[in-house]
Amino acid sequence: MKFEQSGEKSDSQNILARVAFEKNGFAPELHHGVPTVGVPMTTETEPGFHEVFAASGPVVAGKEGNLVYAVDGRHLFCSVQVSERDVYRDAARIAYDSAFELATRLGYPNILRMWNLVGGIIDENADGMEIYRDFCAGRAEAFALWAGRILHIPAATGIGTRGNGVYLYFISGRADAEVHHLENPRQTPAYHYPDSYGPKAPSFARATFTDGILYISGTASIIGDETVHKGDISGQVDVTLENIATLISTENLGKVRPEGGYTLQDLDLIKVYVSRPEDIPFVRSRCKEVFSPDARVVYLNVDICRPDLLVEIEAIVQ
Ligand SMILES: C=C(O[C@@H]1C=C(C(=O)O)C=C[C@H]1O)C(=O)O
Repeated sequence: MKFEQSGEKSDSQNILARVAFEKNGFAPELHHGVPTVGVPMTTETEPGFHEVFAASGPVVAGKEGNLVYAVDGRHLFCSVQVSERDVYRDAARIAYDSAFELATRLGYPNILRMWNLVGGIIDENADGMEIYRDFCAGRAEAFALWAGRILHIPAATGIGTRGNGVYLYFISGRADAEVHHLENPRQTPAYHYPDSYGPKAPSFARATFTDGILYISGTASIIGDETVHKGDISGQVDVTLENIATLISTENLGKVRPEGGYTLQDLDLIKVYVSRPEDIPFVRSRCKEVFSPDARVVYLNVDICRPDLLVEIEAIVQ
């Protein structure tokens, strides 16, 4: 599995799936036989881009109900959209339930990385519950239903969009793939967050390491389970970067990667989510100082899963 980002569509044969980051978004579909989903994440002034998941072998793509997917013998890509609604819990559970059913039936029960793009993430649903909490409840119920058959809880991102409804996509691997899910010693595992953050804790690991690729979950200015440096973008960027540095350090990643850990200079395909547009220039200049000049970095102005979080960063090392 390899990832690429580009400003244009490349119509290569070896594509497992494509995610178009754009202004409006569209439900997953097969586009010239390639699963393609459009996520409403950019603004008028930001250029859109595509993220391409390269295939490791001959691709078979399909559509089942709302699910659009492709397999290549080693990986499954699957995407589903949940349209805007009053309450998301049941629809989120059903979307994940059907995706997990497909993943296990096709023989790819090892979820490696998930993205959950949640419109109105910090707004209230019709019952007065924050939509992120509402969504997390349904997702947690699906993981509980599939415990033991869906093998682990993987690295993930749960972030706002500039549109409505929820866009989900994930990649998963074969049952026998060697997969390590990592936690961060500075942070409470998200699946153990107390219920003050919602009726069911978020279902994700801090990172997944498999097949020489490290997927780093969306990471923010959280120590233990608490947001730190509220209202202070500079403090939040520093803690976010320190959290990632610790997560990928030899002391942590070295437990599962014999060659040891990484540093921030190794990150690539970095997504920097910034909730206040006026903070973007500052965040951009800090990131320039710490990331490699060769790293591909995009900045997206969207809400983050807690109203007090100003910045969040995800990345891949491959
Ligand atoms: C920032 C956090 O969580 C965010 C929400 C996630 C989710 O719900 O899938 C995953 C990672 C982050 O995007 C956090 O809790 O540290």
